[in-house]
Amino acid sequence: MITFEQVTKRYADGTVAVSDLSLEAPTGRITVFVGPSGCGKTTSLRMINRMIDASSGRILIDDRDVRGVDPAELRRGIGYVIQQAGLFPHRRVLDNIATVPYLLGWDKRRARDRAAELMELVGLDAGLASRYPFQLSGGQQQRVGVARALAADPPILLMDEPFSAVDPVVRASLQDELLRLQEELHKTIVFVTHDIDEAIKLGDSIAVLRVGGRLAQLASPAELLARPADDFVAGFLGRDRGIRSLSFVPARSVRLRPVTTVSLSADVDEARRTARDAGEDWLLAVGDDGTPRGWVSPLDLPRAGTLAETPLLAFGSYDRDADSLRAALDAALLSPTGHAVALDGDGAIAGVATQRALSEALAEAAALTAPPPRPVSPGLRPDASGAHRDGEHAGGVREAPPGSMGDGREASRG
Ligand SMILES: Nc1ncnc2c1ncn2[C@@H]1O[C@H](COP(=O)(O)OP(=O)(O)OP(=O)(O)O)[C@@H](O)[C@H]1O
Repeated sequence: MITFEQVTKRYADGTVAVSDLSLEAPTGRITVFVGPSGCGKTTSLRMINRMIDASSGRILIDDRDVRGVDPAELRRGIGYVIQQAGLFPHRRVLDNIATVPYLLGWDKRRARDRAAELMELVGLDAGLASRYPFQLSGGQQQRVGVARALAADPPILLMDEPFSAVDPVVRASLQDELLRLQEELHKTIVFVTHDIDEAIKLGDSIAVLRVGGRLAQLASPAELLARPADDFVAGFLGRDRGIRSLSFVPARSVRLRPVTTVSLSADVDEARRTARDAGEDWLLAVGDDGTPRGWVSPLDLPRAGTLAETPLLAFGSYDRDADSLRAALDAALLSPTGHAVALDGDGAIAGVATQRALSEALAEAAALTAPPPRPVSPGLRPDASGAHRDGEHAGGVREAPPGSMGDGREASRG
């Protein structure tokens, strides 16, 4: 575990970059430092590996004060990834990745074998090994940066805005890769970003800092969205907090009902009969493998032909075990029936979530996350004009009782 104990950093010109910061970054977890520009994120990160020394307070790694450790030795156990990867331009990819093993005195063969293994781990094609960094895309360079940081298998990884310089699509895939890697490697990661969505996606816990390096809140993503400590945190989290919170509510809570299916190879008369016998307004057309292909309204079917020849209506589906309530809601919105098709882990149809079942699940989720009602004196009773419109975080949120919407981890990070 990495522990900050009342850490302050005052630069030579008097700038207080970090002020009395106390927090813990647990072992094997991703802790994200997030906050506006200049709030001291990078300074805080670099004090862990002693690129910057604290002016006062202590930083401990597993109870060992970093100031008592030789910086070179300290950094051997700490991988470091920065924006735009910071690769050595004159070294080929494989040698960039093998940098630390070379420094540790590994023989060339072993270091290169390790580098090749890491290229595979971070999803880099082996054919890129002999290229120079300028011959790679931004996303590939970042992967090399991550591989290089992992080369000596350090227990700690410090990542400073590592994915900021790439486009949103590449960025999302790098984030997914990091989460996949972390499931395998269980590193203690401290990750700096100014992007709250990235923090929510990646963090097991999130430290929101305000300018001056003061801790505004340390919480799990779900807790942060549900109960921001104050107006600064709420403002930093931005809009749609309620909807975003649903990413942390497992879709398992949604009641399912069976759905009447019809094969794509059925003809339209059979489909009409099936709907009539089942008393259904909608049928779900399925392929030979039983997977959903689209909704069918018996009233809109042509006179003749099979369903395979008939245009089907769009459907939305979600994984009932792995996805969140947000994903289930999204699936319902994508379908003209308003029903979300629930699939099990093998892609087989488990049932459908109707709008009613979804609204029941939403009500349950809201009961877990909503602040308690404030007693309102008769003279202050809010009127119908919306006196409480801005009451979203006017006192109530701060006073909310502890509670949990789930396990604090997004049900599905896809
Ligand atoms: N060497 C330095 N000397 C004086 N002030 C510094 C120095 N390095 C950083 N600062 C100041 O310390 C404060 C915190 O800087 P830091 O880089 O830690 O912030 P940050 O949150 O990482 O910012 P950004 O998101 O913009 O990268 C800023 O006001 C910055 O100007």
